[in-house]
Amino acid sequence: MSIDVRNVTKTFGSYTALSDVNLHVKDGELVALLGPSGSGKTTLLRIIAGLEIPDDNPGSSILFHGEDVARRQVGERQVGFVFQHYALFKHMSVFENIAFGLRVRPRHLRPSNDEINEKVNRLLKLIQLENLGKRFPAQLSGGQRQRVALARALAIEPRVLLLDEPFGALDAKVRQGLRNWLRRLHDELHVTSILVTHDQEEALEVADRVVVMNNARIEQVGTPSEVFHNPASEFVMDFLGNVNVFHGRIENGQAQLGNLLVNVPSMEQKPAQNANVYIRPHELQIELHANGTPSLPATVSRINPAGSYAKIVLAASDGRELQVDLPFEQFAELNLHAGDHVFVSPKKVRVFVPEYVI
Ligand SMILES: Nc1ncnc2c1ncn2[C@@H]1O[C@H](COP(=O)(O)OP(=O)(O)OP(=O)(O)O)[C@@H](O)[C@H]1O
Repeated sequence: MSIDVRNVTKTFGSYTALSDVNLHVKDGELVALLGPSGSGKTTLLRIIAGLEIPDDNPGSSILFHGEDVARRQVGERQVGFVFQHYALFKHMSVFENIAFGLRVRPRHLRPSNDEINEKVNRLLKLIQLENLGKRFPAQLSGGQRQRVALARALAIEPRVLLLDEPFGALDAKVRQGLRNWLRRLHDELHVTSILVTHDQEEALEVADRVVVMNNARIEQVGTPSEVFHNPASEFVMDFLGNVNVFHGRIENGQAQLGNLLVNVPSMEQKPAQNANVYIRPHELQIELHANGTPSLPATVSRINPAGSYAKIVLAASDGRELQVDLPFEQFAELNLHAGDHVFVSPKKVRVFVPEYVI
């Protein structure tokens, strides 16, 4: 089922938590709301759920499959929830926790006991906890509890699944496992899902599209690749991964990065102005000798080879700190050590000026 958020604003007293937000979520899509703390992600999710009411502005609406649900209560929206803090019933077994939403249905809508048994067993299998139905929540790990919370949300066959930092309280390894598992589950079930997270890696790995939020507004909506490789704003560039930032000037199609001039042909016709130049760590290259291409002299300060890339921290000759991620073959070839004098040059730059983005 598709979801449309149209011109939604939400104020709490004099504080604006959402400012004229518009969003379309396609049927069967998994969308991540990504942004720093306080950017409005949870408020937007709660408004979609019907747990929070948007300001009463003309033209403001929430549509499920084209139908305005503004006056529909939470219970009528057929929404499944999973929150960060597993809200499982402690005194109920895993099986009963999952069955709960079905057992509390009005008598004429309630499935028979046999149907409930069959459905819960199917869900237990889906979350790979077939043998743990009789356990109580206290006897499960954090990751297992979140899988039960997800099965419980799915039991009512929601039209929409809303997940608010569902893995936020778990350690990195478990998070990673559940993330992959959630993606596979989504590919199997195709329930339209919205996942709130402040973890950019999680959003980029799991979601079909990422909605980047900042200060009560949506900064950009796009596929993980679009938002990462073509950020629409400095905020998105900065929020999605590490960056080297140069506050400089752009003139005659050239950006000045410290002592280095870099060609930015698309800025040739633009008047001279101040600009911020962003370069991701993997977009800088290191040479042992100046080879004629424009480069910044720098000294290696630290090397961290523990990861899928070697992370090199350098001090440029003007004192600025630079971060470079190098593939291991290249790192081995350069045979770098702290204290080495090298030359750093950008393979790619992104220039942001007040009204212009390259
Ligand atoms: N009921 C409320 N009353 C007053 N202010 C609120 C209320 N709910 C949210 N806010 C404020 O609105 C802003 C957005 O909150 P929201 O929970 O949507 O942010 P978030 O992006 O989900 O952040 P986090 O990642 O920390 O949960 C915050 O500054 C918050 O303090």
